[in-house]
Amino acid sequence: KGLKGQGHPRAPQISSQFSPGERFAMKEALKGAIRIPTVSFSPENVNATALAEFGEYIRTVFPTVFKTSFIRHEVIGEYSHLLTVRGSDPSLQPYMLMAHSDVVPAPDEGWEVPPFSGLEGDGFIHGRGTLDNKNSLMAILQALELLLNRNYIPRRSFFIALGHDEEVSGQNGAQKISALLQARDIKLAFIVDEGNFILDGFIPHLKKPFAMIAVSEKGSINLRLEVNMTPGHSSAPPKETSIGILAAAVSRLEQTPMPNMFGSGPLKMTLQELAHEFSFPANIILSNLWLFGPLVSRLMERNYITNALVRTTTALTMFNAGVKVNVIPPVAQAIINIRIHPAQTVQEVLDLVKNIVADNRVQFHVLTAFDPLPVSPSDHQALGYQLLRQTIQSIFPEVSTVVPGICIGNTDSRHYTNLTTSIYRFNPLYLHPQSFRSIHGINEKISVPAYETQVKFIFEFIQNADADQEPAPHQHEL
Ligand SMILES: CCCCCCCC/C=C\CCCCCCCC(=O)N[C@@H](Cc1ccccc1)C(=O)O
Ligand SMILES: [Zn+2]
Ligand SMILES: [Zn+2]
Repeated sequence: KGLKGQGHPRAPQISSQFSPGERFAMKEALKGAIRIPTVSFSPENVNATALAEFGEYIRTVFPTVFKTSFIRHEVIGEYSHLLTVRGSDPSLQPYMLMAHSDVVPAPDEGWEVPPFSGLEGDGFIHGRGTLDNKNSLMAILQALELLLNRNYIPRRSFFIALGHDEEVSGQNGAQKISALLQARDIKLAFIVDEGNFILDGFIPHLKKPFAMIAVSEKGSINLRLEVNMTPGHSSAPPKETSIGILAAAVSRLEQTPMPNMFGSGPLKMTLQELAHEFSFPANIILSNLWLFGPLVSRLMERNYITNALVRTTTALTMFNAGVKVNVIPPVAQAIINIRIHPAQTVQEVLDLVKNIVADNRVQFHVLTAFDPLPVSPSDHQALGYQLLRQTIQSIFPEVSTVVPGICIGNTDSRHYTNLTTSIYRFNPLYLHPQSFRSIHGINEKISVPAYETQVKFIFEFIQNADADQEPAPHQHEL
């Protein structure tokens, strides 16, 4: 179905005003979810007990969702959940909302409150998963529960896919759900997953927040570098050891940035659509990238977050060598986590890495790799993008600019390219540089009003997806 139609209002029919009792219950439900330590360490090492408890928990706090006759619930890969919400109009193509229940580890050190306490203080709910990504999971189910309690019957069918191993590849959750839906011949109008946010304070001189919907995500390579040498007595060391050779190799990688790819990929589109938010002369500079591109690209390189948008990044994340204080080590290993710019491929980046290392004593083992994800449409006919934009403008009227961008991290949505060409990664939350650092870091927290707004966003989004769409007005005409 296209974006044009008649007979149904564009505005949500059911107002997203929640009672004090409902608002209390929704924050308590999120706190309970944070207290279940669903930590993923590796694909083989997830907290099965916690994941099973989490499955019971969502059934308890969202009873209507799990007993409604037009909603089918399936458990996939033991701990992931797929909900099929059958809409009343089978002619409308279904869509899918996504989130994940697992979290990265959080040792207590450095946290203001224990990371799995779900404590409320200063208007915030604290804990691992409050931003990544139990907030989304709980908000999706909460919004649906509230709609069902108001006797809402969706017109457009939709799926809710809740992975349990996103933080360690998604191979047992999202990948299996994707295969199941493919076997059922499902094609989706679009997908909405975690990813980018309403960004505030990331760009110097840009005082106003703007929403960035990720229409692609970077590719990735996890690469193991290994050097093997003959072991021996440390009292008569050789000129070079496996540790020294490997350390020099990884240091060369760290000191040699991958090429700046500014000008290729969706970033140019992002900056051009953002240009009018800046005052003179930045607005002119960003509107004339054909002339000022080199200047903007150099400025972006200076900051470590915007740098990640202009090039492939190489992060040295693990290093292991040595067996005893007086033994020349036989083997040294390092892991490099590479995030590939949308204009490059796995093979191109591997070739560059080998050229930079330029030492045939270093062996390369690709552990995992995938290319950057295709760019989803963001034009006026792109249903998912326009529904997100429309809902952002309704829930966050102070946010005047919505732009397409790329996600520098990876999401479970990459496993669903077989079902749709329209994948959008967006969390309806404000993100500041400090809260960005808390994701996978310490003191992750969400404000109670921000969580309520996230629920409200999904509550309206589901209704907006059911309304016939008029062609979206051009952004600058609003
Ligand atoms: C000009 C505009 C400036 C824009 C600044 C951009 C600010 C960045 C905003 C948000 C980025 C947050 C990314 C969060 C999503 C990442 C989800 C995640 O943690 N994914 C893991 C999962 C993974 C994937 C594959 C294997 C293992 C784990 C990850 O990417 O590591
Ligand atoms: Zn996540
Ligand atoms: Zn994460």
